[in-house]
Parts: sequence; C-alpha cells; structure tokens
Amino acid sequence: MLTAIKGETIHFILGLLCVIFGVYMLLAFSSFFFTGGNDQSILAHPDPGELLETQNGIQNYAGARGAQLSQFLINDCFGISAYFIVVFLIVCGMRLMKAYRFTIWKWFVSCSILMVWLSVTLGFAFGGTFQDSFLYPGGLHGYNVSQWICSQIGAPGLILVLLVTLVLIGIFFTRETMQVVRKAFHPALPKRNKRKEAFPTEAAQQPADTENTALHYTPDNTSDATGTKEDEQPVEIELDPIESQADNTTPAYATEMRKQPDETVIAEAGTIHQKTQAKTTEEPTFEIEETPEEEEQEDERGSLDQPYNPRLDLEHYHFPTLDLLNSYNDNTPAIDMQEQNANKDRIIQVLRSFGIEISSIKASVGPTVTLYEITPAEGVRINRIRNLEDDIALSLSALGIRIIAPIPGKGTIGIEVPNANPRIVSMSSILNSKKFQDTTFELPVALGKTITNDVFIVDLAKAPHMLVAGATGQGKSVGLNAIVTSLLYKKHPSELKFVIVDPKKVEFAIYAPIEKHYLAKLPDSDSAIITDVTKVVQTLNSLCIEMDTRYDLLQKAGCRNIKEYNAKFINRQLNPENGHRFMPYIVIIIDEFGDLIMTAGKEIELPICRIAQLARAVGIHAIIATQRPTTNIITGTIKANFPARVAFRVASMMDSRTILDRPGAQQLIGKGDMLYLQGNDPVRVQCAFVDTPEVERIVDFISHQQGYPTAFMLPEVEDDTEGGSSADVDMNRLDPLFEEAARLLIYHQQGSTSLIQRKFSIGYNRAGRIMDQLERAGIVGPANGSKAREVLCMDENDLAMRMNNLKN
Ligand SMILES: Nc1ncnc2c1ncn2[C@@H]1O[C@H](COP(=O)(O)OP(=O)(O)OP(=O)(O)O)[C@@H](O)[C@H]1O
Repeated sequence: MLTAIKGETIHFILGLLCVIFGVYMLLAFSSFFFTGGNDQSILAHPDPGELLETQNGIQNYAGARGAQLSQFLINDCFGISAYFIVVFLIVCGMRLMKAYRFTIWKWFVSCSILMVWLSVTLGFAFGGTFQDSFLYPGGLHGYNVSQWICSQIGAPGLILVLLVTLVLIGIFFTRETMQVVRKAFHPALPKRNKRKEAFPTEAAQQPADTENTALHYTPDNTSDATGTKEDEQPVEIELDPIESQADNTTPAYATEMRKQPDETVIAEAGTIHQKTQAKTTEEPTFEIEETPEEEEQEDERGSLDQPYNPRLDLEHYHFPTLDLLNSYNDNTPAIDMQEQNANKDRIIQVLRSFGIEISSIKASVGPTVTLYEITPAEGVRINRIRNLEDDIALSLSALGIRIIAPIPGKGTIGIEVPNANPRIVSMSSILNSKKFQDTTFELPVALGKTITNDVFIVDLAKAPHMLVAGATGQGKSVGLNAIVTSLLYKKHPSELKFVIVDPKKVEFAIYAPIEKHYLAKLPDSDSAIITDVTKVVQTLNSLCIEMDTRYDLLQKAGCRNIKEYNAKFINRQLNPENGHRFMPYIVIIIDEFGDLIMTAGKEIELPICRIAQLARAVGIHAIIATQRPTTNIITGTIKANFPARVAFRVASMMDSRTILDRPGAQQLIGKGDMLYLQGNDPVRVQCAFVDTPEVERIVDFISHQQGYPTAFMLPEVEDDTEGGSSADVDMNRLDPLFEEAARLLIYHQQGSTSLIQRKFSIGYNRAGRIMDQLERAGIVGPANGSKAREVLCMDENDLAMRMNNLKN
C-alpha cells in the first residue's frame, strides 16, 4: 500500500516537473526569436564566469540558461521543430500526473519523426539564408542532413524523399492518407469500400480474382458472369452445383453459363443474383449469401457519452471510449470459397447417397459457422434429413454440425457447419455498430453476432432474468464480461448498479475499482464483490427488502413500473421528502450458482426465485451462471423464473435439455459459440470476445473519474446469527422462508425448529426466528419444553387465509 502511494506520488511529482520544465522551454524558445540575435554574441564567446554574473547582458526571458538551451536545441540541433520536445515533455508530464491518458510511446515516436522531418525540410528550404540570420530554422542538423542528401541525390531527389517520407508519416498516423493519395492521382475515385477492406480476399483461396468485387465467384474462367454492385449491400450468389453424377467431367454450371451468359440479374436493390437454372433435380442450385457486417459509425472510436438523465449526480462523468477495446482485425478472408464449395458438394453427395435430392442450397456465412439452407426436392420427408445429422457430420469431418429441420418460418432445412477459420467477434465491433449505438433498449446487452452477421442485442429489462450455463472453458466468463461491458458503455452510474456474487473470488475481482460508480453492497461489507456464502444470503434478503420498498414507492406514486416511476421523478412529480428517489436499475450477477446451491440450498434459491418472480417491475434483474447444468441446480422453479437462457457448449444432450428444454447445446463448437433462447426457437450467436486487459482498461477509465462517496447501499438486513425472542418479532418483515416453513410444518404437523433448519439448510438462529414469526402468526403454538410445538394451522387453505390476513 505504502509503496503504491509512494509510486503514485513520485509519478505525480515527476510529471509536474516535466510540465514545468516544458513550460520553461516554451518560454525560452519563444523568447529566442526576439532576443536570440542579441544574445548570440554573448553566447558565442562567453567569458568564463560571465554568464554566472547578474549583469550578463542576456535578454532571453528564461535567462542565461534558457538562452543557452534555445541556442543549443534550435540552432545547433533541430531548428524550430525543437518545439516537439516541448510538446512531448508536457504530454509526458500530464500522463505521469494521470491528468490525461496518453500513449507515451506513440507520442514519442510521432514527435521524434516529425521533428527530424521538419528539421530537414526547413534546413533545405532555408539553406540559402543559413549564414545571414542568427536563427537557423532547420538547425544545424537540418542544414547538414539536407546538404548531404542534396550532394548525393540532388535537390529534386531530396524533394522526392521528403514527399515520400511525408506520405509514410501520414500513413503512420492514419490509413486515410492512402485514400487521399489515391484521390490525388484519381480525383473521380469513389469512396473507399469499407466492407471490402474488412474482408480481404486471397487470390490463393479463390479461383477467380475477387479483389475489386466483394464476392464474384466464377468457377469457370470461360464464364463472364460478373457484375458490379454498390458496397455495403447483401450479396447472394449462386455457385456451381456439384458435378453431375452421370458426367462428372464437365461441370454442369459451366455448360449452363455458356448457354445463358446474360443470366445475371439484379433481383432487388442491393442484391445481385447470378442465376443458373437447375436443369434437373440432380443439379441443385447453390447460393452463398453474405449478409453485410453491421454498419459501423463513420467516425468511430469516439465517446458514447450521451445525456440520459438531466439531473446527473456525476455530470462530468464520461462514458468509456471505444479505443479501450481491441479490434481483432484478423486477416482471414471473410469467405473461403473453396471451403464453401467443398462443404456444399459433400452435403449434396451425402444426401444423394441416401436417396435425397435437393433443389437448391444457399449458404449464409457467419463469423464461426455457416448455415446451409437446403430446399428439398418435392416429396422428400424432412425427418429423413434430420436423421442423417451424424452421417453429414461424419462426411464433413467436423464437430458441431447442427440440423434445423425445418427452419422456423421458412420451408427450408438448415445445416450449420463450423467454419475452418472462425473469426473473433470483437466487442468493439459490436459496441460500435449502429444498432447498438442507436438502441432504445433500457438495458441493452450486446451478446455478439448471429449466423447472418447481425449484431445481437437483447434488452435485459425485458428478458427479464437470464440463466447462463455451459461446460467449463466454453466462454461463460467472457460472455458475462460482454454483458457487463455493454451495460457499462450505455448506462450512467446513476442509472445502473451491479450486485456481483463471485464465489470463485477471482473472476469479478477486476470490477472492484468501480465500486463507487457502479456497485451496490451491504452497509457493513468491506468489499462490494461478494465471495462469501453467508453474505450472499444476506445480500439477496437485502435485495428482497429493496424490492419491497420499491414496490411501496411505486404504489405511493401510482406507477406500474420503474420506467414510469423514474419519468415521474424526473418531471418533479414525486416529492423526495415523501421518501421518493430516483431508482437505478439493479443487475444481480451470480457466477457459479451451482456452488452456491450446493452450499446454501434453499436459503439461496428462495430469495432468488422471489426476486425473479417479482422484481422485474422495480428494475431488479438477475443473471445467474453455472457450469453444472444439472436438474438439482437448475430446478424447475429456477427455469420457470428465468425465461432468457444462454447455453454455451455442454457435455451432453441431457445438459442441453436442462438449460434449453431441447438438445443442441452439445453440438456447439465452444469458444463463445452459444444458443440464446427466449421464447420458442433458440438463436445461434457467436459471443463477442472481450479480454481481461480490455475490461481492466475500461474499469481503469471509469475508476479514475469522480464517483459517489460510497458504493450504492442496499438496505440493512438482520444478521442471521443474531438471536431474537418472540417479543420483538417484526411481522412486517417476514422471513423470505416464512411461507415455505409454514407449509413444511403443516405437512409434517410438527412444530420443530430443527426440522426447518434441516430442510432449508439454515442456521439455528434463523430457524428460531422463523418459528417465532410462525408463533406470532398463530400457525404454531408456544414453545413446549423439549417437545415439538403444536401446529395450529390445519391445511393449506387455512394457511392461505392467514397469509392474506398478514399481508393486509
Ligand atoms: N467469444 C469468444 N470468442 C473467442 N474466444 C473465446 C470466446 N469466449 C471464450 N473464448 C476462449 O475460450 C477461453 C475460455 O473462456 P472462458 O474463460 O469464458 O470460459 P468459462 O466457460 O468461463 O470457463 P470457466 O468456467 O472455467 O471459468 C477464453 O480464454 C478464450 O480463449
């Protein structure tokens, strides 16, 4: 701790010194232009000790040392471009003081390069006036270097060298320079095709040259089926079907194309079809559909800072910027035509070998998986194709083949095949997408990209609770980080609080520094990240209290949900003096839910279910994650209350059924490949990848800004270990297990504290307190020495009546 403080203090002092020295140099350099001529004679032949005297005759505002420094750095070294040293010193200082977040090495390289280039340029430009003036604009360095280069390659050669280096410097700063240069040569050149840049093609992997058209594949060189098209638009291309079995020497497609060379049609705006008619059922058509990448904002990497609430407590808060995230621009081509054609051929062959003919096949290439949409020929039964899942997988020698028969809403059958070279879906591309930036969702959670390259966002406020499951190492933690990250990029600290439960202690510790901005905790807790099981129970009970309080406030305000309530509060229709307050959303994230259930059982499950059943309207949402998708952890009650499910790859079909109520998750390929289910049909999504250093940078960015004085305080709960007597039982705060415990005792007709303790795996004191409440409610009789209490409530109906009375 002490060393950390020391380190920070030293950095700050060093930074301050850098800035002060920079300002001093600025003064000296600037003064040099006016006083340099006068000071030159003194500096050129100083008497020993003369400069140390008070009356040394130096006129530079920065004194004798300033004059010497300027003389040396400007005249003897780099000329006017010595100002870059000042810039770098100030930048360095600011960074050390942590006032601004500069990338030092970039500034160092940039300043150095510019200084040298400008020095040579000025040295060359003002070479003629070198002897006449006290000021050498390019300095001795610039003069000597330019003279030497001139002597070697002549003045025109030097000019060319300077121009080329200028362009190289420009490219170093921004790749847009290339476009500027291109335009200089060819002013009519259209705007750069972004998608083509994003998906470079490799001639080696594509039979036809695809450099200037995104996806024009001509399987036969004799074919002239090409077309030009607008960029950023979807492309559907029909490719050669497999070679006819009858004649496997002549590709049917080539023949067809020669016969009908002008079959290229523009089917609809932005869609180009290169159509060949299927001659017979033996020659199905094959199309590849490349859905365009989600449009990104033109001037990306800016801040997503937008006002959400006119009464922000932290009005100077800045949202994290996108440059904190990696972009993972991998160079693998977007579409490998060889692979696509090979897969298509094998699919058709396998189906044909089982006597199934198809009339067309279309491919949608996603980041990690390609969907082949097959239209079966007349009279083929879907079930037959479904049963061939394993045979198709075997013939493609690929894991993770999934058959969707039929694709909902379409009369086709889908076969999902993993790509040989999967692409990473970077979090930055998702957050920078127009869809995310323009989203109107209350709690937008950007999960990744679908098989059609659409950015996939869900509204957690509508979900309203999410269950995330998958075997270990398949991308669960990355998925949870992606969820948190997308919320951090959209919600202001005043609008959102996280309650993080991390039994593993290491996964979420990374978020501890943003405690005062985004985390909620119990008043007596040291850390906002909850790692201890008892604290989890307390926190969940506290959230139940918060939920009840919020419902009371909503009732008082006459609102049905948090959105209406907050809108009223913002419009000053609710008086804070009556207890009203702006309600931030609360997102509870519980990692390793399985472990918690194993240790604390019902004590955890019940408040979770209570929150899941009721908390949606008051803005409390739960996300629970487990790597053990078994029925004793994901119980029926949990499933009923967590309608949004995310399944990463699991080990068995049983596990998949436990999470999604259907198979499928066992066929995923891992590394963030997931199925998202909300409603009827699961969607296959490639989860966005956000790495730990990226999260660290975001957290660092937020934590260096002003936060609230403390974390968001959850209501206090009575400690489980505190004793209690029947006299001070608070019937307004019934234990969350109260009703369940009453049912248990009625069922057993035995008022035993240890029975409650055992069945709900809770401490004796808490069980005792529940028993006291049951006594006050008239459900059990008074303590009867060592014997069990008498149960006064006969059946469920009786209990329901008493519960009603209690609630009123
Ligand atoms: N969306 C993704 N894109 C690419 N790679 C991913 C993605 N998600 C995960 N991975 C890869 O898989 C590895 C394991 O991911 P992660 O740590 O999220 O697994 P996990 O399911 O949380 O494992 P555990 O349960 O052991 O914590 C990561 O280190 C990364 O290399």
